[in-house]
Amino acid sequence: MPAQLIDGNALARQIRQQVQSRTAALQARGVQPALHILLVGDDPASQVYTRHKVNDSTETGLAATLERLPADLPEADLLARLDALNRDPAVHGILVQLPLPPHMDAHKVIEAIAPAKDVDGFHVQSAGALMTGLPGFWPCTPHGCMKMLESIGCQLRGKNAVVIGRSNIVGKPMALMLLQQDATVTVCHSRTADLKAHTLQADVVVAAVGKRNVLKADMVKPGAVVIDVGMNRDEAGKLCGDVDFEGVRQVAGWITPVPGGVGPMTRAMLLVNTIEAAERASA
Ligand SMILES: Nc1nc(=O)c2c([nH]1)NC[C@@H]1CN(c3ccc(C(=O)N[C@@H](CCC(=O)O)C(=O)O)cc3)C=[N+]21
Repeated sequence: MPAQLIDGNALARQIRQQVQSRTAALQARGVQPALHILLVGDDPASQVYTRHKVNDSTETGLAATLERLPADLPEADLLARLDALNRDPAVHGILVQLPLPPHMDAHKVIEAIAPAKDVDGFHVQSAGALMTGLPGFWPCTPHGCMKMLESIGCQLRGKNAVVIGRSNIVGKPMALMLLQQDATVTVCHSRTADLKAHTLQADVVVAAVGKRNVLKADMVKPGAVVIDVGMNRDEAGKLCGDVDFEGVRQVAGWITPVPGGVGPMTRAMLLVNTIEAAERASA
């Protein structure tokens, strides 16, 4: 029996409805929740992604501003712009779309965002809050993956979870979130000696590498939950994940599709963080 699909579009729609009612409640108190997106340069994919984020926001009643800045903007000017947005009480969430042009230091730019407005959850203070269990913004992609696990009633306590990938924005925070739910977590990566030996033991696998076919059917324990964070293109130019979907779905118990899986959930969690930021600021 093939795996059941975890429908990211449907779950994201539910989450957007929840955000919409929280937005309405704030508006009734005279607060208009607002997200400010900075897009530096004209990377075509970034233009598409940021347009999606603005549309999602306005659909839920959040005010979203997309500010486009030239690719050759001096880094100091971007930092000054962030300083002004940090001080602006009408702005609750700030997102600097990545990647930034090569002359900018992304770390430095992210650290210039006020942690209270860091709706991406990329600031070192946000990362530290996640690690220690203090309140703070969680990165949208791994948070969306946790919501997907929750939606199927996946009990993580005592389960083996394998995260493939160790990036600061997905792999590492994902491992911490799974650990917080009492899973036994293994983080695998490009230098892992025997990936298959690990994934075959896993009740939950999260693939977040950015490379096709990292996880194949013979690497998956029957009935496992497989979350595919990958966002790649195949030779036909079609969007695909890190998981060999057709193969793995014959073995897994649950699987997320690409597109229509983690991607829409990432965007939904950005809205959740933004309404949360607005609620905290006006509490
Ligand atoms: N500061 C910052 N924050 C980000 O969160 C961020 C970023 N920079 N830079 C780029 C990546 C990429 N990312 C995606 C989110 C959703 C989809 C998504 O919704 N994908 C759809 C398909 C969209 C399509 O058709 O191209 C899906 O999977 O169904 C894709 C990519 C957020 N990122």
